[in-house]
Amino acid sequence: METIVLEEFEQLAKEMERDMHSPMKVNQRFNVTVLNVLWRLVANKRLDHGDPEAQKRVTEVNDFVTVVGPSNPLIVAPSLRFIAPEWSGFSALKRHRDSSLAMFQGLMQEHRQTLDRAAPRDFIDRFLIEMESPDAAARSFTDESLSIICMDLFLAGMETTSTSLTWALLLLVMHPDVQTRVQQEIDAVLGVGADRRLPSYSDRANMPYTEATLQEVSRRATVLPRAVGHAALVDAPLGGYTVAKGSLVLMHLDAVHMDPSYWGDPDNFRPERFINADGTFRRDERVIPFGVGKRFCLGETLARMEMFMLFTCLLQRFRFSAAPGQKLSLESRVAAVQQPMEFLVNIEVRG
Ligand code: HEM
Repeated sequence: METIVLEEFEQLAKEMERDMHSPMKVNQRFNVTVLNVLWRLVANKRLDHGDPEAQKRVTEVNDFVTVVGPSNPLIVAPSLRFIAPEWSGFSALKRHRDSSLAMFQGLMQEHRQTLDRAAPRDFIDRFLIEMESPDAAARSFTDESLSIICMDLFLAGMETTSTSLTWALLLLVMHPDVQTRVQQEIDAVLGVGADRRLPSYSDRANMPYTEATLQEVSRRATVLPRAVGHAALVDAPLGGYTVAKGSLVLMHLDAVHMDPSYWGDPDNFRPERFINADGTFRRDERVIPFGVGKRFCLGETLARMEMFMLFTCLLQRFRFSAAPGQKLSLESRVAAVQQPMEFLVNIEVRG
């Protein structure tokens, strides 16, 4: 998996080097890279950065997460879908769902025709093989489950990871001293000049400041501030109230990440808060970007690996600074995924 991430980074770096003569727009810059990592694991396919199909996929997911954001009126009044399907966003959601499902059904068909049971290429192949077992349907290994799982993975995995990287760059450009410290650590562990090597995920054990910076990015940015909606299965007592059976429950993750009584100065971006006195990294159980409990993020392991690898590769190869006249801020756009407002950076290739 690390090899896939490194290969995709090389494609991204080529694009960035080609575009570096003028300030680079960071928003949406990492989507195709993250999409390709998922695409290769799930369907053994990748898309070129300039491919209009790649842009179409990115735009579709982006539109979808915009519609399902916490400001969507359907969250408080689901019956609006009958009265005002267009206005409430219900029709748009249906269109996105139908177009994604049709795309995955086409892919499943293609995989069925070329399946080699002795050499499964990807997740779809493995699922199709499992579907041939006699009790497959009883274990939910069906066509319908496969296309819905694929759709879920793309919706949940692309925008979250690429937006986290976008926040990371924004925060590092706003805090050049942190960027310098991360780069010093990267150079110390991975070497410089002719001795420089690419990172591997196991390097994080020797990179406490980089780990602390990524944890601080997750805390300060909280890309999924209301996690994913859940329903109460029973009447549940909570903090002196009763959450009635069937209620929609949203977790307020950014309230945990920005609680002044715990963090003291939650607004400040300070990776040092996660560094112990002996210089080691301190994981903090109050940083919960992937949710908590039984239904915590299914892609956490992949996301942590991708974030570490791509972040380290980017800072090893490039130095980022604010484009002239650019007013940087932590204001965000309200969508299911909390996204920073558009910003531009200057890039220099590091020696
Ligand atoms: C930085 C990146 C990511 C963040 C911050 C993130 C965050 C989250 C959060 C907060 C939840 C809701 C958990 C809850 O309600 O308790 C969630 C659910 C989920 N995530 Fe992620 N996620 C990320 C990347 C990914 C990736 C890469 C994938 C898959 C490839 C993925 C797949 C899922 C799925 C399938 C769920 C629903 C799990 C369930 O309901 O059981 N996520 N994620």
